[in-house]
Amino acid sequence: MKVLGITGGIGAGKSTVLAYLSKKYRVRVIQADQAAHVLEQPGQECYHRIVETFGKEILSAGGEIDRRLLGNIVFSDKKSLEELNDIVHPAVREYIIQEIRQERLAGTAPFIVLEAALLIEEHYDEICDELWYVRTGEEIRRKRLMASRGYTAEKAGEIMQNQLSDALFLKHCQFVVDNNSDFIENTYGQIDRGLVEHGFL
Ligand SMILES: CC(C)(COP(=O)(O)OP(=O)(O)OC[C@H]1O[C@@H](n2cnc3c(N)ncnc32)[C@H](O)[C@@H]1O)[C@@H](O)C(=O)NCCC(=O)NCCS
Ligand SMILES: Nc1ncnc2c1ncn2[C@@H]1O[C@H](COP(=O)(O)OP(=O)(O)OP(=O)(O)O)[C@@H](O)[C@H]1O
Repeated sequence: MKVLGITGGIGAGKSTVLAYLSKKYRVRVIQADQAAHVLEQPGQECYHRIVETFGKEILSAGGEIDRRLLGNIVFSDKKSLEELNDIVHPAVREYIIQEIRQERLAGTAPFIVLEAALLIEEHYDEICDELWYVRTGEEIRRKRLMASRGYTAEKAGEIMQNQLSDALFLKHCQFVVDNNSDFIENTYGQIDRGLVEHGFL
């Protein structure tokens, strides 16, 4: 069972692409962000290490990691982001490998789609048969994130600064899905063609 890696900067439209793939082709979707969310829950080893590193100030009243507070710290300080990545990423990788193994055993999906903003930095190309880049200009991404998630331009910009450049995404990916158009059917059409041309269907 093949694994297709979907990557791109924040707000590029990765989740939108995944939703389409899941609905139309019934693929199995695995998201690194969601794996990280699970592994940051109380009781998990990552949770304890994050609290040890960043202090109890990042906890909500209920004792859970307040992701907004943690995000404010790590996205404005490279060293803190590296510390968080060092804690979370090995566990996320292991979690994802297990999920892929289980899906292959179940054998029900036509192929697996793995989504992560950091597929390239975290060397997920070793796990994926191919990497696809969802490519959307920074200005359009900023506008969509401000409209849909209430991000400030500053917050979106801070996260973008911690991600790969367009040139590096292009260099490492085998197919580009251009998601600049507000007419989403344009994007869906590229995906349909890409899947056939690249042997996923
Ligand atoms: C810092 C955290 C707590 C902020 O949580 P929050 O709910 O506010 O944001 P969310 O998880 O939805 O992330 C928003 C976007 O930021 C970007 N992002 C997240 N983590 C990172 C990172 N380590 N480096 C660069 N960009 C990142 C992604 O584009 C992501 O979609 C959270 O992002 C986190 O735990 N990050 C570490 C895990 C991780 O690296 N996940 C990304 C894939 S492995
Ligand atoms: N072609 C499009 N036209 C208009 N809006 C779009 C388009 N594609 C995505 N969006 C909107 O842009 C926002 C960001 O898209 P999405 O959540 O899919 O990005 P993402 O790459 O998954 O983001 P993140 O990196 O945070 O996970 C969403 O509100 C989504 O509905």
